[in-house]
Amino acid sequence: MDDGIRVRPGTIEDFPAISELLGVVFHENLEGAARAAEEAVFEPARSLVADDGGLVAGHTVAYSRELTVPGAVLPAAHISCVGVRPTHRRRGLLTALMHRQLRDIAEGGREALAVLWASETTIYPRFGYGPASSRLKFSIMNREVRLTVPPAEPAGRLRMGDPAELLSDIAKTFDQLRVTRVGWSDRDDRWWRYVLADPWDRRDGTTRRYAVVHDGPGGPTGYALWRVKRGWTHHGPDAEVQVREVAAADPATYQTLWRFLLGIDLSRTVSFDLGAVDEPLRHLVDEPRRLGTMLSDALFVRLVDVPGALAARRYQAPVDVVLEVEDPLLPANAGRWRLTGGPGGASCARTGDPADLACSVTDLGAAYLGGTSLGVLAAAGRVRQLTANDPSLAFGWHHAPSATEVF
Ligand SMILES: CC(=O)SCCNC(=O)CCNC(=O)[C@H](O)C(C)(C)COP(=O)(O)OP(=O)(O)OC[C@H]1O[C@@H](n2cnc3c(N)ncnc32)[C@H](O)[C@@H]1OP(=O)(O)O
Repeated sequence: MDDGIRVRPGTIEDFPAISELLGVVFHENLEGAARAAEEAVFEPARSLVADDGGLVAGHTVAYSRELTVPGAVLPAAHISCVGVRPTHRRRGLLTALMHRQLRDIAEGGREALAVLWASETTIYPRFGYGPASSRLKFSIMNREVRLTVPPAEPAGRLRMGDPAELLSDIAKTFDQLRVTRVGWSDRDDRWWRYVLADPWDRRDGTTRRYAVVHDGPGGPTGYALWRVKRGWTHHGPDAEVQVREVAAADPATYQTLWRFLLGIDLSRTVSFDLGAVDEPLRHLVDEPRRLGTMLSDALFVRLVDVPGALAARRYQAPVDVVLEVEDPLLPANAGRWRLTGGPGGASCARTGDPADLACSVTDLGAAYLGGTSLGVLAAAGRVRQLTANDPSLAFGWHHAPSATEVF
């Protein structure tokens, strides 16, 4: 790079400087438990540093995790901790880091896709990351909504406690569910520590985090994580229950957990930032408008190995289509690919046949989880449907991708 700045792999010795950089760029100093949790998941071998004469001027890391995609669980590089020092911004450091990182992932040959949450949605499409899932943020006036179904019979039992004490049941339930929940990432012990880290200086006036596990006749069938921000006005109690996660194996568990969360005494609002676009709660209450929903973006997907990624997921209808893909950054992905498959599996190979649909790798990434329709992208003029052979239906999925965490 210009100015003698070089991109190099990080080391564990770089962690304090990386942590300091992330504190500066995200306007939040990482200390104590939050920093320890970040260090526990740090993968030095997959971290890249923009080094300016010994100063860590920029950084990114690829975490080695799995992601559930339609019909499969795949290794996926989870990109995070991206930052460039304010003194070095807009000089191409991020561009150099992103290019090197994508080449490294492609050469590694283990992961066909990379995923991330964007701090600003404008940053990543230029590097081939497409907005693949959305989320609903809920701000629920809980005293004004009632569940339209009666309580489950026989009733399950709720066990409330500290998340760390209930972790083995929570993790077991999560592992059973996540393999079919598109958009969910796996969590080993380090990631549970990261997800559950609850330092007091990040609570913003709320209680510590609580957990509740739902037990059915055969054992745990779901759990919820939340905290409460207390509040009083001249009208009386006005607390806000801030729900972090609700995971349920069956409808009765889901209803019971939401009935519990919506009914916590002295609260007047229940907020939940990681709702699915097709969150069942919307169909469970008598006054859905009082759920106060707002649409936002969630996971961005980058196909690093286009044929590998397309062959690895399943399709909800038979598909036999030729896609013409543009990918200036990873030219091995560019060109025409014949995708053949359906609900049972798929294959994808290079072809000289004429294309049915032409798109950028960014738009293909957006469609990959089944949460963004290729037909809608075509209506927006981003994707070009060249023949009547439209793969939109096949690329969809029976439920929208959802998210359990921002990593
Ligand atoms: C997965 C995650 O970790 S998301 C977190 C991302 N990090 C942050 O938001 C922390 C605060 N921001 C930063 O640290 C930096 O501004 C970064 C990392 C976003 C960008 O780093 P830079 O080195 O300035 O980016 P770089 O110079 O390579 O810019 C590349 C292009 O993206 C554009 N760009 C980069 N960041 C932004 C932004 N935040 N908003 C708008 N455009 C942006 C640049 O204008 C440039 O466009 P151009 O090529 O048309 O001129």
